[in-house]
Amino acid sequence: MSNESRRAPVLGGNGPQGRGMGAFERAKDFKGTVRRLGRVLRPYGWVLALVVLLSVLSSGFSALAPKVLALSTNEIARGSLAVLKGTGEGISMPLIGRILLLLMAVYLLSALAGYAVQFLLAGVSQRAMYDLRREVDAKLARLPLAYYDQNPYGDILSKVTNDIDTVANSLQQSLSQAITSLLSVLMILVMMLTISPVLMVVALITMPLGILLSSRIVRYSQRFFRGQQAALGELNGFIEENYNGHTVIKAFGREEASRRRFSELNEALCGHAWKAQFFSGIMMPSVMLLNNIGYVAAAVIGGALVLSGRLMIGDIQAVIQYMRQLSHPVSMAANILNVLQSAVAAAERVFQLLDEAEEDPDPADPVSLAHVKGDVRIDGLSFSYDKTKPVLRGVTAWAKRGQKVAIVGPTGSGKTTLVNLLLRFYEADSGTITLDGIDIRSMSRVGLRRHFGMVLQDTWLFKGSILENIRYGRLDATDEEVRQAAKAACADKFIRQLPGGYGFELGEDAANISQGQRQLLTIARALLADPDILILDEATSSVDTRTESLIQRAMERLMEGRTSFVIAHRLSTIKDSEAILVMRDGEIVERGDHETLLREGGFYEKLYNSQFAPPSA
Ligand SMILES: Nc1ncnc2c1ncn2[C@@H]1O[C@H](COP(=O)(O)OP(=O)(O)OP(=O)(O)O)[C@@H](O)[C@H]1O
Repeated sequence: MSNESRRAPVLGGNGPQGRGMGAFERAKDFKGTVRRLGRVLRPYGWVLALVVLLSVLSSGFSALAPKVLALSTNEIARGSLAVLKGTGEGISMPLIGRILLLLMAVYLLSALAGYAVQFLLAGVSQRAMYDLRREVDAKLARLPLAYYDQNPYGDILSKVTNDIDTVANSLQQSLSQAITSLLSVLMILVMMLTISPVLMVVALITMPLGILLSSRIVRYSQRFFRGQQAALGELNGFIEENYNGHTVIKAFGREEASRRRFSELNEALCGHAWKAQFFSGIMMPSVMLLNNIGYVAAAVIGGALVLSGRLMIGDIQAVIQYMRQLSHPVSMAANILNVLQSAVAAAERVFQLLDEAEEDPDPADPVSLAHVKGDVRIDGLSFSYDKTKPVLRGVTAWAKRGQKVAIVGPTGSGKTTLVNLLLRFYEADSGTITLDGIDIRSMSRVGLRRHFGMVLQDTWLFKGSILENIRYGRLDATDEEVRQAAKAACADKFIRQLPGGYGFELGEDAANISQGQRQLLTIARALLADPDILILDEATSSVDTRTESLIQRAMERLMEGRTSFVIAHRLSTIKDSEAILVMRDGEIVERGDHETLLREGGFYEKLYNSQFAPPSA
């Protein structure tokens, strides 16, 4: 079986990687993506309305505070002056006490409303991302295998995990900040207007300057953020590829090259990341500098107004406090843009995945059979993976109920592809396949695949006990049925000799048992599943002769009474097949039993002799 097909998860491979990374997609359509994000949030509209209401309260109370505090400063100033001039009563401590109590209540209410906003927003963004993750998960199941062929796992994984996470976190951050910032600015401006329009103008001069400065910095740092994300994606993909293929890398002594490539990618990430972080980091100090200049201006102009008797001292204090409060949302605005940009870029990547073309939908009313007899007919089947190079060309073949049909041919001749089409992992370009006379396209994919059992070279076993691994073939099987299947597959003996027997825990990729033992376990699993039709990919890996004969015996038992397709590599094992299909360059060039084909002296005879004939002197 080719490496290419083993990358398909359904075939049980957690396949070797090896293709280049997909290019990084920039946030091409900012507005469209934001609109689409809005649609994702639409079901939570009423919560968001509540969030806005609570934000109004929170910002309102916090905007009220400086004005309340100004009352106490004014009282202190009035009282002190009166004492100095000897014109009246000094500072009224009960009044100051009442003002400070009011101030505390105002701060407390503002904080409580703020907590409620965070609580609601965390819920909304996490629920919305939960929905999105489910949508992505469902989408992944509907994507054709060709998508997985063309996109590295690291990239897909990053969309499902990192990108959605980025959207969730950024959404929560930027939504709450956006709402509170906007409202705060409005309320603060109103408050300032009631105190002194002149000082409001002073504050308003520094504000646009701050926004301008920070948005410039944001725009400049954007490219580095994009670069950082792309570099991170590439690095992830590379690590994923290397992790899966580490034995191959070691076997070919490519560690050094791989390390070098890693260093390059790591360096690229580091370069982009530090620039991105540096430029976003200098934003705050720059905006703060501008603000401080504003405070000085307000203090000087305010002082003059107080001296001319047009303002009270507490009002200057309130205005400076408002300016401080104002600087917060202004610098936040830039941060929000920053966060939003990365959220939108991540969301766009997720939406792109959601928009990928799906495999043709199953028929609305699929033919569903509990069992099939196993008559398979393939008629004029043509197929190509990339529409330029035909892989199968008008293949016609059949297997009668219970027949053992071997598929042989040189590597790359299309044997695995034929099986891929039989199971509808890919759709044929033309031609038909019928099962008991029923076109397989009139069945659902799940319904069709239920009739098939597969034992592949690439023995797919997962981390878990042997019992669980065999039971994967039929989840409702009892322990006894699992044991019977293992016995029939000649696996019981070796399992019982393992520490813990059936409870023995297989490690990652079942590396703690031998290749032959892995094969026996997958045969046991297929026996337990009891499928109507079998697909066997005969192992080429060398196992000792005793294990080989065990596997052979187990396979024979598995094939008994079932239509079976055997992708054979060693022609010695298929001599007893009822039919042998000989493939060459995507065509079936010969069909017959072993003896007939040998007698005919065609391509099969050549293949056979190349494996068995003694080298001519
Ligand atoms: N997923 C894929 N995408 C593109 N081309 C593919 C893919 N899988 C296989 N091919 C190509 O299709 C052709 C037939 O491959 P296939 O795997 O069917 O051959 P095979 O007879 O099973 O070979 P082998 O005996 O080596 O397993 C080859 O040229 C191969 O490069």
